[in-house]
Amino acid sequence: MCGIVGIVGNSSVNQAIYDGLTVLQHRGQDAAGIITINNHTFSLRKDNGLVKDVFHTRHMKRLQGNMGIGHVRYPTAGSSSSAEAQPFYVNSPFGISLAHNGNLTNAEQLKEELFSVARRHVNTTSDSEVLLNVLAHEIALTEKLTLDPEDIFKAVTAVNNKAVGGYAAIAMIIGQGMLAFRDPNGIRPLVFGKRDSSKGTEYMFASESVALDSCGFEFIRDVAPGESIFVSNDGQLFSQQCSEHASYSPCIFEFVYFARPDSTLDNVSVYAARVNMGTKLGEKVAKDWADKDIDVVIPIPETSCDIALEMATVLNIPYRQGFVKNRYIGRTFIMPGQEMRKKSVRQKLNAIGREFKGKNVLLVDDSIVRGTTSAQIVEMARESGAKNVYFASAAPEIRFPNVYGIDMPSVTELIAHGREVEDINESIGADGLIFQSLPDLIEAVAKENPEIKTFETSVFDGHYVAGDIDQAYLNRINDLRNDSAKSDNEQAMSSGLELHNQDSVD
Ligand SMILES: O=P(O)(O)OC[C@H]1O[C@H](OP(=O)(O)OP(=O)(O)O)[C@H](O)[C@@H]1O
Ligand SMILES: NC(=O)CC[C@H](N)C(=O)O
Ligand SMILES: [Mg+2]
Repeated sequence: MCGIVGIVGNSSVNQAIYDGLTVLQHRGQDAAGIITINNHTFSLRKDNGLVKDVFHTRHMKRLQGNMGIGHVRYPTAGSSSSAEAQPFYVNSPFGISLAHNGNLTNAEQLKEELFSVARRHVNTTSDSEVLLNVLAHEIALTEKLTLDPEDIFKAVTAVNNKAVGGYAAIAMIIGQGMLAFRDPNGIRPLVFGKRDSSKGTEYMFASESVALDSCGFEFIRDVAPGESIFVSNDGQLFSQQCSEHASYSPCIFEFVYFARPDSTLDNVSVYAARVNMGTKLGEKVAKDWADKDIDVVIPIPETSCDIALEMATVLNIPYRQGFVKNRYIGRTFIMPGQEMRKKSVRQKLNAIGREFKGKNVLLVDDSIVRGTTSAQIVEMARESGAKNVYFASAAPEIRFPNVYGIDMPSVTELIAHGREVEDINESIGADGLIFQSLPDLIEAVAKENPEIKTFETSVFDGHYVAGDIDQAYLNRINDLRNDSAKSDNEQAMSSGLELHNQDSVD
């Protein structure tokens, strides 16, 4: 999952973009980038690292201009080379840059078509560079020097007809303006808001509403699935539905894990959805585990805290923060490579012995994906003297790869793949394990916005809403992106492809 922001302002936007990216850091910890337009020229700074490490004062000073976009990256395609950090840039037509959250599932085919039909070269292995070139090609077909909103919308309609997968994107076109668009299923989130200044209205696009809050922008609404919004250079906003097949199927994992609880996505408060997950799971525990004498409910910080607190209320059992989280360690699930993820759990979480000693504890997490966290946490609870360690997951068993922007390409790395609850319980070493059912999870989220009839739930049920996924594709991404293949790729890439990122050299 990546985080994207874009601002069309009336004064310098560099600091607001930086601030917006900082509150979206939980969506991507690998790389960050900002590109601005000043006097018809792009200024770009992108590199591997956290926002606070990538942008120094000297970079911020160079990022001048009243319009800009930013990106924090969690790679799902290509490599983690800094050349694949975003935003991407193409010089023709006009000069276009783009930041993308999501994953295209037909990127290889589009890349071939771009070369054979448009003679466009894509220099990296990133699907986002492909998306930018498809957009650029469609805009070039207008053959005009000044674009009308209709030209932009026609180009986005063509992109929507060609690109398959999950994408929320923000692009800037020199001399024309900024556009934002979302795939026809609305898999990845995208919101926009406004701020009034003495010189007129300023607009901001972002992956999550929390970025608008922190930058002082007032939430307007979500970008609809298949919709495109264009803000012209002179600050006028236009919008149009650019897909005939648009329908809401947002990724349910945003609500389980990815998004911040203080965000509202697709009119669903992430916090409220998580509380509902806690209610449902609490009721299930009360029903199925009436025989278990649980003394205390303990969350596995940070994402599961709201869920666990609600479960404790439903069960009428004390809630205790039995693990302390090291605030300087990021999210472990989105770290690259299993070694790093494994090591980070112990660095990140430490048990408070007295909350475990001699007790029957119920540990609660939002999800169990590879089992990296749960296995170690159960061990820590035992080391701290727990009598019995029970485990509850607010998401159902994750058995299928994700292809729309979450880096879970390999079924064999998923702890629930080919295993039933008993076997998973044995793998994590707990005395009992319970999962939320998929209908209950869907109900927990849908309760907040009954207008959403379907969610993207492929990791739980193997149904891929954007279509076009067959076993051959899944085998290919497994071969390309399983942990050991990725580490081989990184080594091969480390010396190349720094073509358009000379700025990373101090
Ligand atoms: O089964 P696993 O492969 O370990 O993945 C699941 C765990 O990873 C996530 O936590 P993470 O540390 O990324 O972030 P958090 O602090 O927001 O909970 C998630 O909240 C689970 O705890
Ligand atoms: N997680 C994402 O949204 C990733 C975006 C894009 N596919 C990349 O790998 O850079
Ligand atoms: Mg967690």
